[in-house]
Amino acid sequence: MPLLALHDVRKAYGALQVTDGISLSVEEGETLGILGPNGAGKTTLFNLVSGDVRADSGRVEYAGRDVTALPPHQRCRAGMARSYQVPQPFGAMTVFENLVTAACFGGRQPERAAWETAHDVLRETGLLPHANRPAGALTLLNRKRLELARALATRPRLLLLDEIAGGLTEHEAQELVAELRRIKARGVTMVWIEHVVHALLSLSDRLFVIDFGRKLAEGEPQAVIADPQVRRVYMGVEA
Ligand SMILES: Nc1ncnc2c1ncn2[C@@H]1O[C@H](COP(=O)(O)OP(=O)(O)OP(=O)(O)O)[C@@H](O)[C@H]1O
Repeated sequence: MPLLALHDVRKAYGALQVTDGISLSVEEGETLGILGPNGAGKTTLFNLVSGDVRADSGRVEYAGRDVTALPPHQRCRAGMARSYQVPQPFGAMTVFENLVTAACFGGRQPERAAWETAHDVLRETGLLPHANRPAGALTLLNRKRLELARALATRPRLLLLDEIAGGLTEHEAQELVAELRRIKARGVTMVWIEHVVHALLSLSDRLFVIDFGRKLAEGEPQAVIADPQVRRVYMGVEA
């Protein structure tokens, strides 16, 4: 049984069909990379999985359960966590407080356990030196780390990452990938939207390409990247 399954999910904004019958599944422990041109509907797909947006039709299943009608906080408590493309920490709270909040409210941990989780996640993500700084004062790299750390503090089974490598230097992106690799090794299932293709390729077990809200291609990463249609649509390369 897949950990996550979407069945013919649709979402329109007015006349714009942003998600046009997407079906996909992700096995436990798998990393699925999502690629697609700007405006293809990738973030909307995440919103539909996390519950930030309700589908017009279709079904979202998580751990064998139909979660289509569940609100985001209940999906989070069931083990789904996500990062946002634009980091959304509580800017006036410290990094540590942000993580305790995520562990308590997203991960449903009692306060003492949440403190310990926050501490562990600070170490895992290299944020320990910044624990007592207001989140709003962090650099871009550390804001991205905090975005990941907040998701990790909920102790997720399924991690949804939205363009977490965007805007980072090559070295910073490599550090992030190394960290994601450690998370993957712990068995966490990941779905990762990313325009930094080489970062995505270094971690993904499978790629899923979206164009105009529909599946364009899916499969083994190198084969998908070599697909002439994908090269034309996504990379602007003439087949
Ligand atoms: N709340 C909304 N209301 C109206 N239109 C929306 C809304 N959210 C998204 N859209 C539109 O849906 C389309 C898909 O947006 P989405 O953010 O899902 O794309 P994306 O593939 O994540 O793009 P990018 O790579 O630029 O982040 C875009 O045309 C966008 O303007």
